[in-house]
Amino acid sequence: MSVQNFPAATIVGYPRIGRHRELKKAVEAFWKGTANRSELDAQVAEVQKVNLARLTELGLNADYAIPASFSHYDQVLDTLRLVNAVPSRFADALDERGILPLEGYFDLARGTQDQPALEMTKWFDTNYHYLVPEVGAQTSFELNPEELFAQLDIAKEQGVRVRPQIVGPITFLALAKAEDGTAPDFEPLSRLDDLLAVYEELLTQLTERGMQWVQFDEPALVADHQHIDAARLSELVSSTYGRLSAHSRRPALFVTSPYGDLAQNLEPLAQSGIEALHVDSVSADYSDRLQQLAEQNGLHLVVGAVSGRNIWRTDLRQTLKELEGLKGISIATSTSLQHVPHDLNLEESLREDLKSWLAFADQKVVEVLTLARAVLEGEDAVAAEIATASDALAQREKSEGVRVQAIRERVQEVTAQSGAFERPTTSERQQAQAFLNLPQIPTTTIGSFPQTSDIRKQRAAFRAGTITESEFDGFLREEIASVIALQEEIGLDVLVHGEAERNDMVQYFAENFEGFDTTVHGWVQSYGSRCTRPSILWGDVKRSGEGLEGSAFTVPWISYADSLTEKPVKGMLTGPVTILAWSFVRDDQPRVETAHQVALALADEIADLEKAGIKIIQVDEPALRELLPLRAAEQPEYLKWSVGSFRLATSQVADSTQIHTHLCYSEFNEVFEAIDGLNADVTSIEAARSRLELLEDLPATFDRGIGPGVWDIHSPRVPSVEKIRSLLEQAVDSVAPDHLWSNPDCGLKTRGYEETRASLVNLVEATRAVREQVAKK
Ligand code: MET
Ligand SMILES: [Zn+2]
Repeated sequence: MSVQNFPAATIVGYPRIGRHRELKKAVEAFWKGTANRSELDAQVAEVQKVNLARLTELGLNADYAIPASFSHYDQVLDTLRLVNAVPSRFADALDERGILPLEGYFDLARGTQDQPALEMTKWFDTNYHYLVPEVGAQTSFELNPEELFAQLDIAKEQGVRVRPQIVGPITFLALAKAEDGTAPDFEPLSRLDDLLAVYEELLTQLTERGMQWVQFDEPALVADHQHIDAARLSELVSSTYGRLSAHSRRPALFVTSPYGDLAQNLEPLAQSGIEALHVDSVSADYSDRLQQLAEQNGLHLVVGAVSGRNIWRTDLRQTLKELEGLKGISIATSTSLQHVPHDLNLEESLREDLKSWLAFADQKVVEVLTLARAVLEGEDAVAAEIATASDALAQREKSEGVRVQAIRERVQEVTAQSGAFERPTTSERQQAQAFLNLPQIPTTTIGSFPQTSDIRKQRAAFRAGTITESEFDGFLREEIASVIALQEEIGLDVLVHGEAERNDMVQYFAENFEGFDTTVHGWVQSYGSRCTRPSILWGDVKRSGEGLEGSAFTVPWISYADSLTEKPVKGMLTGPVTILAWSFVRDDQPRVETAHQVALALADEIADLEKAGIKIIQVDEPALRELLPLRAAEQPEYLKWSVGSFRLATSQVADSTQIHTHLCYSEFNEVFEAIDGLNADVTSIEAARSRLELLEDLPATFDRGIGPGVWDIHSPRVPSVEKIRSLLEQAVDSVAPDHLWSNPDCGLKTRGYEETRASLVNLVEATRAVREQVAKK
């Protein structure tokens, strides 16, 4: 095999949603039936072409410098489709050739009338969600390269030689779950040999198409896995990449390891026979090991030195210092750029000084190119770029609001007080909360009600200035009144105001806190067609308004809702960890300091809610699990500060105030201890998609309310009374009826009113039935 040189500059992956979220619009129109397949194909081809043109124009124009990283929905699902590993419950999604077509691909992602979607969970420690493959002893693997080849063809038409990018075989199986009905000790990784045969076939076919390089992403190698022994994983690395390298007809192999440190897998991977290795030198400190890798014969080192995860401008001088003496290496991003928005230049209204501290995907591509040039030609060749970066970062350090002495002093004072993180025991609180008079298995929702197109239109009109603030206010009040009326009619026990005033559960807080800025086009894919616009947390945080405590902003809406009903209305806040996890957070101080500032601002809001007579307050922490470090050794410290911030926000309330929290999107089994540590009175948790499996791991000591979601709101299906009933009956087996709550597994903002009403009616009916059943026992 003759190896064409690896490009000096590259990226691990690029955003695929399109500069103006064209992908979202295209697939959603296809799902709705307002666009047909050929319209969809044309639109997604256009997104790919625009991206290729942009990357080439930025200077990423060497052969194989651009990965074929487009995806219609998710890269793990793409790989599932590539190897046709369709779970048997989705046999209907296959076409007459027995192959998964695009329509079937969407069925797995979104569920059908008969089958819930594949489970969705966090992609490593990011806010991106992948679909979990289900692999069993009988799962057949067969190469289906249609979509991959289509991408290569689109690039070829543009005259660009892209490099195929595929989730590596180890990561694919490490992230899979055992298909239902397999033996209890079955592990997806036991199918590795069968899967590798398909990867070999792929290598052959890529060679036939003249491909010189292929990229396999193996982030699973930087994490510890609960069910996979570390030594065994290292052996699998050797054998897998030894085998693929030994394949006779193949392109050169480029393996990436984003999100962390390869640790014990570094040696086996570097020695396996692959031609190029990417390491993430932003999340991990490789220091001296880089020199060794750079000198290893036959292995080309690709250093991921520009963060693919944050939006801060790279300190070029500092980075070059770390790369000093490394010869013949390539420069890359640390991870795919799918975690950052497309282009800072789209932000026309962002403050110029803040802008000068930032780099989005396109700016990071330029940083990679600049660093690569410095490696090749010496630092002098990019002296001007280095100086500009250093100046901007020096400005940032002394800019107003970045460090506010009074905020810092207050945080120090409060956190030093004994009891700042403590509440009385749960039994005292349970007694004090008895006045709420809730029935057994109370019904509630998670907070948001459907964000109708009407709400979005009114918000847009308000932003554009075509309606006044008081008109918008009036509209929101009507909306709240109708949400309250609907919940009363359905017969829910604990009501919510519906969150119509919030565009997004984090951005809304960012807009009401100092130290944050928001973007207009800074969209990042969360999953499938869902995108979020993370706010930028750049300075010290407090509530906006006079003084150190600032002023209340959720209280007017929640107390208005409260005034309309006799039933309790839950106040709704986003927790400190989630605000951090879903924003781009300053990188100039430890996260715990930032988290404490946010927690204190939330504590101020909670105090104001209590003063306004709100008896139940929910502090959502859906991202609690997301920031959990990938290596077990680093987890306790994280859990300490994250749980601590939640407690700092929620501990100063009266015993009689019931604190709820809500967690979703993740496997929480591993962090039950931390969930207990949050010390909330009630926890609602996503469980419907994973069929309540998590309750089996609930520790017997968990003396708190728990609401396992009994309606999977990510799927467009209305759950039947029988289905909800059976989930609740299952739940009563592991949870005392006095602790059980009945609720959907997340907010309803993405759902429509028709399905919401139907589902909640079923939820209330099913709960009443189980309640009666329990009472008879
Ligand atoms: C992603 S968790 C969402 C919680 C929020 N209260 C909502 O209902 O939308
Ligand atoms: Zn949720």
